[in-house]
Amino acid sequence: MPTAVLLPYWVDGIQKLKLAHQGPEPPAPGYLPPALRKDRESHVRRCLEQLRSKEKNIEKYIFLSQLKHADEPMFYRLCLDHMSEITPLIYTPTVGDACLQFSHIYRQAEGLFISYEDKGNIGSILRSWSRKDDARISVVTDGSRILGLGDLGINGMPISIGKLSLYIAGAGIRPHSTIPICLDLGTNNQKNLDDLLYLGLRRTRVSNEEMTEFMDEFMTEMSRVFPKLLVQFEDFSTEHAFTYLERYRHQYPVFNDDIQGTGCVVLSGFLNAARLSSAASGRALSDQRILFLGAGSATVGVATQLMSFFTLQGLSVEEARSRIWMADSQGLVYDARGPMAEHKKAFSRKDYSGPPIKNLVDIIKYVMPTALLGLSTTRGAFNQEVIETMATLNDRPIIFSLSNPVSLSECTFEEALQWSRGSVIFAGGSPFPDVGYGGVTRHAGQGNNMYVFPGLGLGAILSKASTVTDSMVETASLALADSLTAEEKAEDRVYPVLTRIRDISAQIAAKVIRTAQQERVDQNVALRDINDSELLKFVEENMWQP
Ligand SMILES: NC(=O)C1=CN([C@@H]2O[C@H](COP(=O)(O)OP(=O)(O)OC[C@H]3O[C@@H](n4cnc5c(N)ncnc54)[C@H](OP(=O)(O)O)[C@@H]3O)[C@@H](O)[C@H]2O)C=CC1
Ligand SMILES: CC(=O)C(=O)O
Ligand SMILES: [Mg+2]
Repeated sequence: MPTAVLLPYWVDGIQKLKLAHQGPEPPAPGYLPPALRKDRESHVRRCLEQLRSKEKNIEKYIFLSQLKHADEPMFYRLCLDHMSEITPLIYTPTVGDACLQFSHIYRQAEGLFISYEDKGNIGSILRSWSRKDDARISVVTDGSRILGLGDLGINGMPISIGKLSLYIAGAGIRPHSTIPICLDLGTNNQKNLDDLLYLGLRRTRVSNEEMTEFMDEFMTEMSRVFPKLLVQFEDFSTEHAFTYLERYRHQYPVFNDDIQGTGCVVLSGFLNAARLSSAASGRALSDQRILFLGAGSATVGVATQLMSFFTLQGLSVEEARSRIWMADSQGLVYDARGPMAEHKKAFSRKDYSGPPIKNLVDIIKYVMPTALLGLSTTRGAFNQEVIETMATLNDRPIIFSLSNPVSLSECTFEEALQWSRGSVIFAGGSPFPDVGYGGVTRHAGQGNNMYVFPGLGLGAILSKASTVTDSMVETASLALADSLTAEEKAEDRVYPVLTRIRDISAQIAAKVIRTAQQERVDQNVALRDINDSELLKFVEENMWQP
């Protein structure tokens, strides 16, 4: 079966991409073995068998990458039909290993690499992309904070590729509308610099001023070359994540997945978890006390989203803020502790001025949280004592271990269940297997922004939104929270089952479009005149099917 692929070629030393067909032009039946000419279904089984024959997940990742290049519809067919099996292989946790090993397992061109040496010439690199008119969504990373793995430099490219595969599988974005981009602004990771096979620039990261000049040129050229493009910033280091979101969000359709996407997905899971915990304690939602371990970009994104939600419920900004505490690598974050990074200041406590509280159990005893959310990149931070303390304070403690990949999660689902004697309401950033406890199968929710960015992106693209507003992000969160079925609620789930992602993305997209209309950032004004069921149908009909 022929497939369109992008092949690299070079003009005057500049890499360009051309659309080529892999394999013969149709019909050319002679190129296909007889059984395959009539029966494509058996080939699904063949591909699955080959996939499952690989022992290591990284081998499965490589197999799937090559399948995507050779036979894209088959790759997405597998993704859709075997979502729970494939997602952890193309996304977290395996994508973490793929990033760590990218320069060693690299086989073929995919996506665009734009390096600091291209400064002054970024437009011509972008114009070399052969499907300019089709471009609708790009995931852009600079590789500086890949998952919790730190600065991986150009090895961060698989994150952009993996996120876009989920846009395609999860929301039916057309494959040729996506552009994975990795910016190479150097790396401060000595391991990369010492690695003879490292594929990026062999230099340390450029200064902030140099980076901002580069980013300004990049964003200007992106909007010129791809006027219909939505940009998702991914895995930029903390300060840059905030800086560039703020710098461009009012000018271009752009959002930051780690700040806004994570805020959106965690608010959603938290609302469902709070409903379950209040069934046991009778505690009102507005009386929840939330402690974060980690005070970086993801935590601030979630805290901001929670605050905004609490104010919609009638709390004042100060009352909403008072429900939130943060602890970082130095312990409880509070003003009297001394100077701190700008992004922490809004949530730094003003009502404590004693000596630093560094130990997490001591912080818990001081804060008395109902919910403990981990975005700290610290495996084992939620140890037995931490979870037992949470379980002593709460009939049903909410514990979300959200750091990625699994090797960095604060605790596993099984640990949380055992140490809380089954009372925990749990979500992880990466997938955790079901656990049998007390004769019942318990399911871990996956509190990962992959539940929302496909639908949010699809809604922004179909409404032709000129910017992505806070209300559009909040709408996506509430739509996800509302999407649980009666059966999922009965099973204590805080997120829907992953196999429903397409339905969920359609619902999220339709609601995001309505919000874009209310905020008058939609440029596809024809959609204003159709009713809700017609809008949902329009969204579903626009989803690409493999
Ligand atoms: N589930 C999901 O959807 C998402 C998960 N994540 C995950 O969240 C994690 C954090 O991401 P992000 O916020 O962007 O990263 P940042 O680098 O911005 O923040 C990391 C935070 O963790 C803190 N930290 C590090 N070590 C410890 C420790 N031992 N004890 C307490 N705090 C510690 C740091 O403290 P300090 O400030 O003192 O340095 C910092 O505040 C990553 O693993 C990432 O993969 C991110 C986005 C989405
Ligand atoms: C999920 C995600 O975006 C992260 O871990 O960075
Ligand atoms: Mg991320």
